[in-house]
Amino acid sequence: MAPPPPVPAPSPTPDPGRGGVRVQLSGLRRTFPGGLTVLDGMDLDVAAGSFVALVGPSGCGKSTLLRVVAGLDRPDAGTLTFSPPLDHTPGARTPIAYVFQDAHLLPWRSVLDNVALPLELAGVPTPERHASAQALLKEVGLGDATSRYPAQLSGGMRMRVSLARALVTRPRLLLLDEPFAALDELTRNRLDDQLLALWKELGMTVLFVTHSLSEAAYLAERVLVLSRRPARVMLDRHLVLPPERLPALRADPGFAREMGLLLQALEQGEAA
Ligand SMILES: Nc1ncnc2c1ncn2[C@@H]1O[C@H](COP(=O)(O)OP(=O)(O)OP(=O)(O)O)[C@@H](O)[C@H]1O
Repeated sequence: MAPPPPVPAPSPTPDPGRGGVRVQLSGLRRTFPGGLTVLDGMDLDVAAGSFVALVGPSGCGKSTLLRVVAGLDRPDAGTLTFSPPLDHTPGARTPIAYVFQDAHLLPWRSVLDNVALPLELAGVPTPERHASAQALLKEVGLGDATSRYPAQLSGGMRMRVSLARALVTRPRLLLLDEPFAALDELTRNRLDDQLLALWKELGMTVLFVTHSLSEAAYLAERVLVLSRRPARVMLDRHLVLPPERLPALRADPGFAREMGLLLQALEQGEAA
């Protein structure tokens, strides 16, 4: 008798906590009351799970762009599409998280309870939300600081709490608006590395606004250099750099070449 056919190995179950969303903007326009047009015909296609940095002159509309993508502001024209569509049903994975330059922590809540807040608002029971918050805090190097209060933390620690709070719900899209700009360079570099590690682990799409070209080149796979207002894309650069970003990269000639290209486009965008 012929032996029974081999049982096929089960295909790996996709991790529901991983993965990003594709973001497409088409013809986006935002004019503020009084007639100031900040975005005018902005087109952009951001691949799911990619890490994209946005740089551009002060006031060109980077924060406006993030706010529109986050749904905190409405465009006057154009379309914004997410694929797969965002799921806003209660209990579903939170689609979008936003990290600002200011950590915006609640001073009367402990570090653990600050990070657990989005889960509390989603109705997650205390033991589960504390376990998730504790795990994230450990990943950002604050596993020992869970019972402290925001006033007892340094600026870098506060930003790590803010980052942990943004990621505790495993968002599909993470928007960061100059999150580490107020920190000293070494702390910023360390936080950049932690952000990269979390991105690799969770696979969400990241849109990162920064004024630092070196931070943009170190973190991102793709950098968009915007012109002054109304923002146009001066350069859409898929960086030719190794996917593994290690501190030694900052001294690499390839890194300097990318920085040069970004700087040139930024200067052209300022003058445009
Ligand atoms: N709600 C608003 N009402 C009116 N004008 C606004 C509003 N929000 C932003 N602006 C103006 O729109 C322009 C773009 O602002 P935005 O914050 O998007 O720029 P940005 O590129 O993020 O700037 P920066 O790099 O300095 O943070 C600025 O001139 C700003 O003053």
